[in-house]
Amino acid sequence: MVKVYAYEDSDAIAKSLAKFIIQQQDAILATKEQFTIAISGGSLISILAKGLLKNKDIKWSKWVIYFSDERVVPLNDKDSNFGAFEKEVLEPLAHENLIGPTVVTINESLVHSEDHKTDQQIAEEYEASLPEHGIDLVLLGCGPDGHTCSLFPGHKLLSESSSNVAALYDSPKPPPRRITLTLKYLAKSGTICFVATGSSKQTVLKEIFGDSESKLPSAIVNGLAEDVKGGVCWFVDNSAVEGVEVEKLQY
Ligand SMILES: O=C(O)[C@H](O)[C@@H](O)[C@H](O)[C@H](O)COP(=O)(O)O
Repeated sequence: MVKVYAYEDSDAIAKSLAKFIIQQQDAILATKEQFTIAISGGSLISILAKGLLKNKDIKWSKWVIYFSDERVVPLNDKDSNFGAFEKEVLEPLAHENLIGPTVVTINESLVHSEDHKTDQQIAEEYEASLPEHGIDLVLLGCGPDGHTCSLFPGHKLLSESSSNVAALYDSPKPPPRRITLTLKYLAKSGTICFVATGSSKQTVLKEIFGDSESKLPSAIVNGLAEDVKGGVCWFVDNSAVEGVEVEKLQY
């Protein structure tokens, strides 16, 4: 079953999501040395910054951070997911005077080529750096069109069945060149957690939770709940789920 945790605003989500992440981290670190986590772009990053910075329970030095998707741009570009994460989380964290996480980025030396083969190489190299058996906790966003990672409605990458990471050159959300985890690899995740806020998500969430036949990428990921050991859950604000028929829980 896909669980939906609903809150008044982003501050409340940030606090509860941090509690959820710490619980996942502690459960994993009780069994192995490192906690692997994937982060998406968009609004998620500021919610993470709010909940994780200055939080004494985060064992940053044991974290290995990947990106659920990344835009093929230099790492300091305004469109880079790593760049946004660096600005909002890693730089402030550096002032906290502790050992930081390991962060796995795309190979920046390849982003200037316009050759599709090079993007393919970026995807292959990123795939080679991923844990073979899946990432412990994958944090996802959901676009108003139902996309997640850089998996867009109706896109051919939804049926990619051989790679764990794929390149695309035609993302409808700019910038067009991106790499993304595939559904095949997402299915190996320890736990998947979506974060979605704001009224622009209402319509799509109605379909995702109301239409069991939906082919939207986020709905397909909900359908992985059976494969994913720790399940799939959502952290949302009340305005994203207004009028959506779901049981609203609190974590
Ligand atoms: O890099 C990206 O574009 C993302 O990873 C993308 O999948 C994002 O998570 C959604 O578009 C939701 O973004 P918002 O939360 O900002 O709406």
